Amino acid sequence: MQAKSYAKVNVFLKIAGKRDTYHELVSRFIRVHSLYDEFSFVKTNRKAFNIIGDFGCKLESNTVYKAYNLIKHMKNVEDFFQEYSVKIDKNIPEFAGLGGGSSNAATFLLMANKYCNLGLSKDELCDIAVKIGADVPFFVYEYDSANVTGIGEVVEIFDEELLDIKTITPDIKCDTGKIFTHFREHFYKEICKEEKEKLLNMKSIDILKELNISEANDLYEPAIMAEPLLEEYAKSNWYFSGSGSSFFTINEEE
Ligand SMILES: C[C@@](CO)(OP(=O)(O)O)[C@H](O)COP(=O)(O)OP(=O)(O)OC[C@H]1O[C@@H](n2ccc(N)nc2=O)[C@H](O)[C@@H]1O
Ligand SMILES: Nc1ncnc2c1ncn2[C@@H]1O[C@H](COP(=O)(O)OP(=O)(O)O)[C@@H](O)[C@H]1O
Repeated sequence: MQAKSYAKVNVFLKIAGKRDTYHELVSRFIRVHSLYDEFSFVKTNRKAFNIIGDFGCKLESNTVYKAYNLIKHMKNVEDFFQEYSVKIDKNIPEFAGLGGGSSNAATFLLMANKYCNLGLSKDELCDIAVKIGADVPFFVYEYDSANVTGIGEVVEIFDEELLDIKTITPDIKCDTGKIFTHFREHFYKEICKEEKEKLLNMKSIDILKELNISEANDLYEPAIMAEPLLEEYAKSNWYFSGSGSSFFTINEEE
């Protein structure tokens, strides 16, 4: 009972409008095949739900615990997790814009669905996923590349070749809420319909050839305002993922 829980990067991330205290996104998410947490269910008979691993948060805040609470009333889930613990060997840095916590929640839902025979469809899992976090639905669908809109709940597969992504994560923690506040107060703009249609239909590789780091991600400049030291990492042909702090580039074959 093992699985890989992959990281993601946002090839582009544009804001389309406001929804209550949140912002609607238009984004291309791609999975990073070279960066993943190793996930397994291991027999421990702890008699209580338990996660083994190193996290920067308490059990109650763990996305996997939140996912468990949403499904524990189903079938044999509670009994199963008295017998088995969730073990996560973390490789994806936290607070990094790589979606590690979201990916873990999705992997947990997918594995629980399989090993507890819950019989939930992807759409049913997605209904649970949105309650945990904005990026969880993307990981539930297990697409290598997808257009993601709304707050993150609309996920449409994008058919393209897999890119070889390299990431670096400065030792700077980016607070997503603070970065959105800077965006709203100092940089607010909305993507126009034509630009949205154009980006959603372009291959990731072409988007990255056409746009620079600021053009590709509306949260980059607000992130620099919040964490000025980030700018030292902004090299040519490197891009910014989510609300940071990770940068990424593509290893292109010659
Ligand atoms: C913007 C993305 C793109 O991938 O950034 P990363 O987390 O990957 O860096 C995500 O959708 C982030 O989603 P997530 O990380 O779940 O955000 P949350 O913790 O729910 O949000 C923290 C705070 O950021 C603001 N927020 C978040 C998402 C959003 N679409 N609009 C917002 O305005 C809200 O003020 C919210 O209270
Ligand atoms: N299973 C988990 N793995 C990593 N971070 C988690 C997890 N559960 C909760 N978190 C918390 O989620 C926040 C960061 O989320 P994460 O998805 O790792 O990064 P980001 O949102 O920057 O992409 C941190 O507050 C972290 O402590």
